[in-house]
Amino acid sequence: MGAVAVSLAPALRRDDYRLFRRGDHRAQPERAAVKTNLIIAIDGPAASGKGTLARRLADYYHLPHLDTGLTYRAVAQMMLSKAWSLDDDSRAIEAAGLVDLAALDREVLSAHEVADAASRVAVIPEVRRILVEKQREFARRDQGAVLDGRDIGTVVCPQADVKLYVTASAEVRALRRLRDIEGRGGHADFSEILGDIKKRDERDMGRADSPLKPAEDAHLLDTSEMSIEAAFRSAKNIVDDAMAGKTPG
Ligand SMILES: Nc1ncnc2c1ncn2[C@@H]1O[C@H](COP(=O)(O)OP(=O)(O)OP(=O)(O)O)[C@@H](O)[C@H]1O
Ligand SMILES: Nc1ccn([C@@H]2O[C@H](COP(=O)(O)O)[C@@H](O)[C@H]2O)c(=O)n1
Repeated sequence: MGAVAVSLAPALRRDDYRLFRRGDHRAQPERAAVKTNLIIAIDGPAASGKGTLARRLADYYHLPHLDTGLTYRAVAQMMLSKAWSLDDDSRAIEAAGLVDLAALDREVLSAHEVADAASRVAVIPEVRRILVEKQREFARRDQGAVLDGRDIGTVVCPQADVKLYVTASAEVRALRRLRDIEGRGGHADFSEILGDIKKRDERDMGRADSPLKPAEDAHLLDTSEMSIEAAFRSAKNIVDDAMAGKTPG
């Protein structure tokens, strides 16, 4: 399969996206069905590569992308910058109400302490309710969307066309994070990063409201031994197969 879809799809505008069928070697993709509201939900633990994959898929299918982790990070960052206690639920709820999806700054929000604080405010049900509503609004766009996070397939977009659960061993994720930091000229300790990743996994998987877990109909993608390119190819095949399954006739 693949050759036709791989070579033609990147040249298509999102609005022109047509479904491909396995083994279709004609020069043009099928025109039987047009999908204008494709929703791809990607979940997984910290540093599993879900954001990287989400951005690649969004680019490939010409879809807008939302990294929902940034919304929780924005709440945390606001709390930290105002020196509000992370245990103050009403302040966190106030901060959640102020989150503007159009103003999320990945650079500012990428700090390590923000990630940890984000996972703390993410346990507050009212914070989640407010942010989930904003995330759903993003997903309601006519052209569809790719969203990545922890509860996209289970809570935010249970109706998503394709759900991926991206994972990798904690050690591999810690190593990727370490390389990330070193690549930006920073220094970090592998065992500290590993400890932080495990702590965050525990908090995200163990919370009562919307814990991180694969949706029942999610496709599991363990990228521990996959390159970014291989992970993208696997994910793209899953999406194309899911789309082909929806082709009428
Ligand atoms: N399959 C892969 N092989 C090697 N490195 C990868 C792979 N996927 C992602 N990476 C790298 O791992 C790091 C973490 O990836 P990414 O930021 O996409 O993870 P994430 O799951 O979105 O993390 P977070 O939950 O913290 O936002 C990045 O440096 C990215 O380039
Ligand atoms: N849908 C989501 C997304 C994120 N969180 C929480 O935010 C933390 C930071 O997320 P990153 O993806 O940027 O690492 C994360 O550890 C979760 O606690 C969430 O609960 N739901």
